Amino acid sequence: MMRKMPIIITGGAQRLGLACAKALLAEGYQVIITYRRMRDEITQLEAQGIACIQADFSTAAGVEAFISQIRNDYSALGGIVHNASEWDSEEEGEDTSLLMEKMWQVHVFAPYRINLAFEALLCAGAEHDGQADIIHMTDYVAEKGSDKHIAYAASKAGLANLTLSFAKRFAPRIKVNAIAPSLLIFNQHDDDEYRKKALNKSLLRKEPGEQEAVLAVQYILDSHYMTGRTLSLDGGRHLV
Ligand SMILES: NC(=O)C1=CN([C@@H]2O[C@H](COP(=O)(O)OP(=O)(O)OC[C@H]3O[C@@H](n4cnc5c(N)ncnc54)[C@H](OP(=O)(O)O)[C@@H]3O)[C@@H](O)[C@H]2O)C=CC1
Ligand SMILES: Nc1nc2c(c(=O)[nH]1)N=C([C@H](O)[C@@H](O)CO)CN2
Repeated sequence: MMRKMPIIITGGAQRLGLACAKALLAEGYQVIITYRRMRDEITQLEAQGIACIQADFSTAAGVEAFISQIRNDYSALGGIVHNASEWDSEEEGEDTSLLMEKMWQVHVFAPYRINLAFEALLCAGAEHDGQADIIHMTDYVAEKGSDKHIAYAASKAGLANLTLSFAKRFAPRIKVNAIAPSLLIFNQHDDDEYRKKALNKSLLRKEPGEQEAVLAVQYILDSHYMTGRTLSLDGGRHLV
């Protein structure tokens, strides 16, 4: 059965989130994305039929403003993909007294508050479509830790734990799952030395691209019997 209720993808104006937004739109979903920084592509996405909402989850006020706007504009939701994220490192001279709070804010506080606030909208969507979905974009390092992205990894572990709690709280009408990628796509600034080192961290030694995340989101949305679980997209990194 085609899902008719709108799907929100946070941080959907670039890279994995944008690829997922375009794929779901092509499948016939109503798609809403959030973006933090305005860019020319936003106009193009709106012309294609993707609703674009400006939202900055770095403050509680920003999260509440987003919640209010969705509640005002929509009476039901088919799902939300918590994709918005910053991959900050202790190596970049960041003020580590602020880094953990910054990572926790975007990766844990925002999904936590938004999930609780949108329960009724998601249940209304489930009444219409038969089910509704919450998907948390976590990370391989949530399980393994990271010596260069300590606060980031801890916050992704917090997000992974939210998957378990919300799966229990929202069943049976709302499924709650996570996707834990390792390397899917490099950043433009990644140099050859970094790329070679990163590729050698997995058994399959490849940069699979955005489509790997698209397939995982599509599987979860099409599934009728998975909740509280994580799809690991890591090329066998756990066996290296
Ligand atoms: N790329 C990869 O290989 C991997 C990705 N992941 C996870 O997958 C997801 C997507 O990854 P990727 O596409 O690389 O993500 P990006 O690093 O491209 O970030 C996605 C978006 O998040 C938005 N964002 C960041 N901070 C905030 C904030 N405080 N409030 C609102 N929006 C914010 C940004 O918006 P704007 O640009 O408008 O500022 C950005 O466009 C992330 O959760 C990431 O942690 C995990 C492992 C590997
Ligand atoms: N928000 C982001 N999170 C992560 C990114 C990214 O670009 N943005 N990239 C990675 C790496 O690909 C890592 O998995 C392999 O080096 C991790 N998280």
